[in-house]
Amino acid sequence: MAENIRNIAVLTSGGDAPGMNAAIRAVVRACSFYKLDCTGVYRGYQGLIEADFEKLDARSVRNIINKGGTFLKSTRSMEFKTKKGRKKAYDNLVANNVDALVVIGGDGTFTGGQLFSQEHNFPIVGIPATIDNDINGTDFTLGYDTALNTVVEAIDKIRDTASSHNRLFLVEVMGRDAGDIALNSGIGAGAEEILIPEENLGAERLIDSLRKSKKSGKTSSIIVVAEGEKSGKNIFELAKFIEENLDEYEIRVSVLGHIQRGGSPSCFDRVLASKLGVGAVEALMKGKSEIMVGIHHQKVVHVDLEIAIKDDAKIDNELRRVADITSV
Ligand SMILES: Nc1ncnc2c1ncn2[C@@H]1O[C@H](COP(=O)(O)OP(=O)(O)OP(=O)(O)O)[C@@H](O)[C@H]1O
Ligand SMILES: O=P(O)(O)OC[C@H]1O[C@](O)(CO)[C@@H](O)[C@@H]1O
Ligand SMILES: [Mg+2]
Repeated sequence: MAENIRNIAVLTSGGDAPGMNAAIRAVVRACSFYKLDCTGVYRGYQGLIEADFEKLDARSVRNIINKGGTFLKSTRSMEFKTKKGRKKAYDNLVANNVDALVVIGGDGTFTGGQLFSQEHNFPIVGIPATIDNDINGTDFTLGYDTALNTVVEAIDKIRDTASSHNRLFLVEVMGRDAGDIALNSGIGAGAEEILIPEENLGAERLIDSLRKSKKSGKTSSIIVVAEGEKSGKNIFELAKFIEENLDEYEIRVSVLGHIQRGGSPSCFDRVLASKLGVGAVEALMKGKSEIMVGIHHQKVVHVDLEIAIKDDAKIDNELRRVADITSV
């Protein structure tokens, strides 16, 4: 047991994700269970720089397990990207007798956390939370399951109107660099085509494929497009391109946007958040640092932050195969 860890701070950073509140709750309750102090940091790394702190106890986190967003708020802090900003953050933590930090966020949050830990020899553990699911070494990130369900529910509704009017719908989902939401929601909602950032199959191929589907008897179609898709056209340009090259369909575009980041977390995300929150506190108590607590085969695992943030996004070929077979 690391005797020097008596006060753990917790913050949320980067894009918010459903399940962040449940993770904060688990961190606070684990601190309380192990008789440690817990300090909440508002507004992510910016709050660390501005000492926007509040002591949290088990009762401070009541009635939040079911709430979307993050009650600690989140920011994308430019100042934390500077050495000076990180030094201010360190000074504030020391002045408030904080011994370790749990950061809940995505790859950027982990990159900043690792840098901070190395510069100031300060214990840090990360909890992966982003709807993008783009973190290495964990089967799932917090918020991803909820976001997927939100997207599938939305596309189901779009399908009703698409099929009533025999229309082709292009539906944009989030994922600047990662196609996990697009690929999985596309399969789950029965999309005809799924365009993701990890591969560029070309707009011409899309026209061919849509023509074939029309010939095979399809009267309406849904194409799921990840926002970071690589055809070089935005979704409206893509719609125009299809319109110019294919007369068979009337086309509409629907951009789902930030509804994907909100809403009450699914049970899966609440349980995951609870496991990872407890796991993060226990890891710090064991003297761990510069690691992420992730989930693999339902067990909490420790992954070096260095590995967690490695950008080697690959598509799941099996999912792509299933998508192609089930959309014939
Ligand atoms: N290279 C870096 N050095 C220092 N801090 C960084 C660095 N990259 C990111 N950060 C800090 O982490 C914050 C969150 O990063 P980012 O905005 O990339 O979101 P994220 O954690 O990747 O989440 P998501 O991609 O899901 O929105 C940044 O605003 C910044 O304060
Ligand atoms: O908060 P912002 O700047 O709108 O970020 C949008 C981005 O954040 C994410 O939702 C991840 O949190 C990406 O999928 C999306 O590209
Ligand atoms: Mg990110």
